[in-house]
Amino acid sequence: MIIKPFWARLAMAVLVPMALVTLTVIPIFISHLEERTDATHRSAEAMLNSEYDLLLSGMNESFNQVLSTAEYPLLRRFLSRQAVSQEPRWDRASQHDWEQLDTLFSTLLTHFGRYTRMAVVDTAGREWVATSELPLQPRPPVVAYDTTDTFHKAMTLHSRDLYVSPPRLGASGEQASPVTTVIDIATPIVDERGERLGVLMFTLDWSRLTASLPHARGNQGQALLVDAQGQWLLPGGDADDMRFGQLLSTRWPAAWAAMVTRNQGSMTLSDHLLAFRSHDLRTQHYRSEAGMIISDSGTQPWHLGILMPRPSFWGVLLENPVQLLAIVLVYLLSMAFGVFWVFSHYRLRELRQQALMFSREARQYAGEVQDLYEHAPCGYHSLDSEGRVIRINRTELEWLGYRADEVIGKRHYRDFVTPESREAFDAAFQKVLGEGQEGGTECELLCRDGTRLPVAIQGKAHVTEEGFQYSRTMVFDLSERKAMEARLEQQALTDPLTGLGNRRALEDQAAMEIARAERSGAPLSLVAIDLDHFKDINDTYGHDVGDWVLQAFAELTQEVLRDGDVLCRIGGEEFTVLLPNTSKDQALQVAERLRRAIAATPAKIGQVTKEDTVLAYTASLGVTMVSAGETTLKPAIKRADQKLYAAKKAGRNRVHWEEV
Ligand SMILES: Nc1nc2c(ncn2[C@@H]2O[C@H](COP(=O)(O)OP(=O)(O)OP(=O)(O)O)[C@@H](O)[C@H]2O)c(=O)[nH]1
Repeated sequence: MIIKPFWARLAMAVLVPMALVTLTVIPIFISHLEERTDATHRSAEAMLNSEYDLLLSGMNESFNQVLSTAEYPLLRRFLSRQAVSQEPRWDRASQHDWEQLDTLFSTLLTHFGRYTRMAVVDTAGREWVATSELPLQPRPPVVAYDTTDTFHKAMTLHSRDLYVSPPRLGASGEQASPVTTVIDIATPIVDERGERLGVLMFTLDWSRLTASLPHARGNQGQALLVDAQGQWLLPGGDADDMRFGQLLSTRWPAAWAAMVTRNQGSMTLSDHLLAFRSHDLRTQHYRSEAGMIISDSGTQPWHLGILMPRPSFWGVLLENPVQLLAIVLVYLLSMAFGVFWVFSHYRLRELRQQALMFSREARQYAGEVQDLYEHAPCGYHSLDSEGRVIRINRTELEWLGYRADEVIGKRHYRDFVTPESREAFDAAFQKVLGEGQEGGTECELLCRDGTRLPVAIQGKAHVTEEGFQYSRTMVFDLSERKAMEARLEQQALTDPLTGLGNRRALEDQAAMEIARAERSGAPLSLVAIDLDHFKDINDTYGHDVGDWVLQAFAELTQEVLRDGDVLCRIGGEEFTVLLPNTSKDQALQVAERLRRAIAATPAKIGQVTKEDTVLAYTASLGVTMVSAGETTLKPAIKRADQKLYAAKKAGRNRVHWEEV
């Protein structure tokens, strides 16, 4: 299966911080756990010492109670009296002592509280006084006691010696739990001479004594007490607890193994910590008033221990909700950080790609703008405040015929402007530098090959806080526009049928010729020409033939006239010839020469008729002078027209002169 990079990265980003947090937290917890374990060890040891002292003081108290009771004079007296007879003496004095003893023991039983039975046995093993929480036989019972182990052992002891039996199961005297654990404590009763008079036996309710170890139970820990064989000496508890007499090795083999090899110490079990120490009752006489303490061999020493639950990792982790919450928060934060990192990484990559795309587009756009700048259909240039070229596009360089390196930073733009238009350029540039920040003009550029290029220049200033930086100028090539204007001007002055100048052209030419004649004083003559019966030609041959005749006339007249003479068509079949530097006679000669030529040269009329391809025609002419002081041709034309009509009237095909 292919894992998509995003999910793989997300998984890594979550797992790595979690692993790091775990690596950081675990050593802290391990050290915390070790501290807690040490503290538990110390606590177990402290608790063990406390339990030990409690047990010891409880035992000592019992020992001292037995020893002090054994020394009561009443008791000695009673037993002394019994000792002298083979049979029990039950005289009046004995009866009285016995009753006092019975009362005394009943009081002691109630007062001491921890005993289930107190018995006085004579040397023959007869029990004389027995006080018990159990129902007794009718008194005096005089029960034979010589078969019991405790009696025999106690009888071998000296005064103030004690025999302590191992804990055993015995009657408790309580209806709720009739069986309990008990210990027999026995000491010999000795008279002043040191003769043994009997044995005093107290049966200690062992469960009641060990119940004084309450804080060794419950959640804090569990008390252990076993004999030298490992048999459980404490009363049983819950179903899970050890039962009296059960072997410790069956439940805690490792603990038992440690306890038999060392007198005192501590150890770690699978889920518990154990502090233990051993105690031999036989050495306890050092702490009590007893002379010697004996017990059954093989049962001593006892082993006392405290089992505490071993602190566990999860226990330490879960015990403090705030700490647990903090750890969960750290994990969540680390995960959130990882997730945030992944998303921000992808967002950053996206932004970087976008930026890359924008930069590529910007470069492309800049390239296009540069290309547009360089190859625009108009010129672009920038000038500094002194008019020096600091930038110029290729179009304008091509117009001028220079390379960029010959111009940029080296030439002033006005150098490329013709002297005639330089003034206009300078004025426009000053406007750009001025407050208006823009200016324009039409001027002519002087190209490298000497040609002149009419252009329109429109400039704007680029101004910042520091003032004028450079100009940005567009230059438009006007040559085509100028040519077009010239063509239109030409068309406006030309008769389209004959190609001759029209009335406006005549007026323009006349203005110049009148001025020149004025200046030079040379004569200026005018001839008005009108074709004869032209209407008949149109009517007879059609309008097209009329046009051909007009064209033939124009062609012929131009051939006859000299260069400098101005022939114009000013009406339908009316023409005017301006003859500069021509006197009256010369003008009459020209007019006559024209009349003859027209009459002698029929117009070619193409294939209108098969036979006649030419058509003869004539013209009438009126001649006059443009007199000095006349600023327009109007008076002269009027005079020439009058003579023209006169010639028409006189029969046509003739030249008439009109005197000024
Ligand atoms: N074919 C042609 N005919 C033209 C043109 N311009 C004017 N005309 C004609 O020229 C004729 C002039 O006629 P008129 O003014 O009566 O004079 P005419 O017939 O020449 O008579 P006279 O001048 O008295 O000899 C008219 O019929 C116009 O239509 C033109 O451009 N082409």
